[in-house]
Amino acid sequence: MKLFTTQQIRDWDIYTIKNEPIDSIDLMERAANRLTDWYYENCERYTDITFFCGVGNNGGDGLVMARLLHLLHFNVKCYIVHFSDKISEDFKQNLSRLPKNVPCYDIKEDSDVPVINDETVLVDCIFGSGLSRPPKGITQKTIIEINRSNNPVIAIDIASGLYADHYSTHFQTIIEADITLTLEVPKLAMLFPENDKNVGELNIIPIDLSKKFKEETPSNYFFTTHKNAQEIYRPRKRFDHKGKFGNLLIVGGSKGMIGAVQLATKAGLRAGAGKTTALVPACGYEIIQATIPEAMCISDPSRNHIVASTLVSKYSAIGIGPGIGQHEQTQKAVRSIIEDAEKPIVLDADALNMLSENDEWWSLIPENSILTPHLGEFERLAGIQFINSFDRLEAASKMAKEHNVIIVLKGANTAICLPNGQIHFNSTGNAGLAKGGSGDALLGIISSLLAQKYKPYEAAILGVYLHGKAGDYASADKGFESMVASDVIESLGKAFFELLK
Ligand SMILES: NC(=O)C1=CN([C@@H]2O[C@H](COP(=O)(O)OP(=O)(O)OC[C@H]3O[C@@H](n4cnc5c(N)ncnc54)[C@H](O)[C@@H]3O)[C@@H](O)[C@H]2O)[C@@H](O)CC1
Ligand SMILES: [K+]
Repeated sequence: MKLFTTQQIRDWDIYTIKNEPIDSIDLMERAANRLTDWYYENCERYTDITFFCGVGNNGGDGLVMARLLHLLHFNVKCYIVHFSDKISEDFKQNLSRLPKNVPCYDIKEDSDVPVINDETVLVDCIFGSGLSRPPKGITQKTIIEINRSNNPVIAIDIASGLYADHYSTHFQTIIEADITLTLEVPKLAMLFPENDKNVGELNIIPIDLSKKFKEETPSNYFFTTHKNAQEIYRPRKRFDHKGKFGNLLIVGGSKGMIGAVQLATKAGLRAGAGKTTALVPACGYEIIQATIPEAMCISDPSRNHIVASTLVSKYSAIGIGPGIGQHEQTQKAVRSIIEDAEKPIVLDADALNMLSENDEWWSLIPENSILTPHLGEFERLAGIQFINSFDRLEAASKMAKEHNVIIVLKGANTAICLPNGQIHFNSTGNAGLAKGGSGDALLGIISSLLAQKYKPYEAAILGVYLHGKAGDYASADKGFESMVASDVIESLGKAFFELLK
């Protein structure tokens, strides 16, 4: 799914109105109908609803919802936040359509801001994508009061006060929503961790804006949906044989860290590689052989850390880094594997930390290789600590372009930065994945897909999607706290199976 800036969304809106054609008031009615349907399906038992409407079109959406929910016998009331004398035409029309028996109060001065102490759902439709400066005066006071109350808050399109396309610093004056119902596509700011408390649970409400505009308007931002993952996925055919699915090598492990390479190897197998081999220090040899009978194992001459490289040309993909440590001799071995590699490889964990300390390695990395740093590893690679996610993402994208590699910036909504400037945000996964071993599983999955001849960008996007989806199954089964990386790997089958639906 392509993501757009607020300016592009405004143009999309205008294009739809002109070309569908549809009147803007009817488009608002359509949007509010979809929002109301969502509320009815998901929150039917919450019968008391208070709307806080601004005087722009976001407020207009709120007024239509209030009317529709009133007709469905919900107990509705509205507050109108008069932040400006410039009132949108569609807002005016919908205010006149609001049934007279819906209580409606104006907020024009500080004393009009209500103290919220009744049990009611609060619907925030003060500002939408039209926000141009931090809220002040009565709007600020209303937002602070909504946040102070412990009532459930649903934000329409975007939490009021939150900038959609750039970093917000006025933290005190942004709605802290429990749920965001965003129209048509997520907005960039919703995908960043610092805005999590403002966004809450994100739901996308399609309102059928023009398909043609979507296809023809360029964007570098994408959100990987189930359908996108299905488009990449290639189901196996009946006569396929193991030779077709590649020969994967996982390089990792050191004394005390054999579990990491074990997880990556298991994940490589579960993600479908035809043959999977682990290269580990001698202390890991028996562990791998005894615990993963399906994998082959090469023992390094050294007992506790890897010191020798191997003949890399016979492998269709190589994943390097899980539990590998940073011993000087290991660095030499890793350097020589990277140097010998002719096809894209996957680098994680200490392999990335070694890269941060050896700038000259960049030129050795085969183009379109995949780097999977978490935020700390990325900051070490970039040599900078970032204050906000926008800057960090921009730096990751720049790095991907500059070095012709794919950067998988791990976190909630993992961002996959491609050398062509595209950034693909993942839509699956949960906080249960924030645990040791999770990254090892991801390295195994991505390398395995690469071994199966998925293009590097496909392996990265699909791998991250599957890893998150498997994590969702694992959390449903074991809970966020209790799930471990092995559960994620065990659940991979369900994630693949789902792609067939
Ligand atoms: N994009 C779409 O296709 C559709 C959008 N709709 C709704 O329309 C919304 C956008 O409507 P608008 O463009 O009217 O934007 P808003 O409803 O966000 O209102 C913006 C107004 O507030 C003013 N303003 C901005 N920041 C301010 C501040 N801090 N203090 C005081 N005034 C401020 C602006 O000058 C503008 O007049 C969307 O978020 C969505 O809810 C829907 O009605 C239907 C379709
Ligand atoms: K809003």
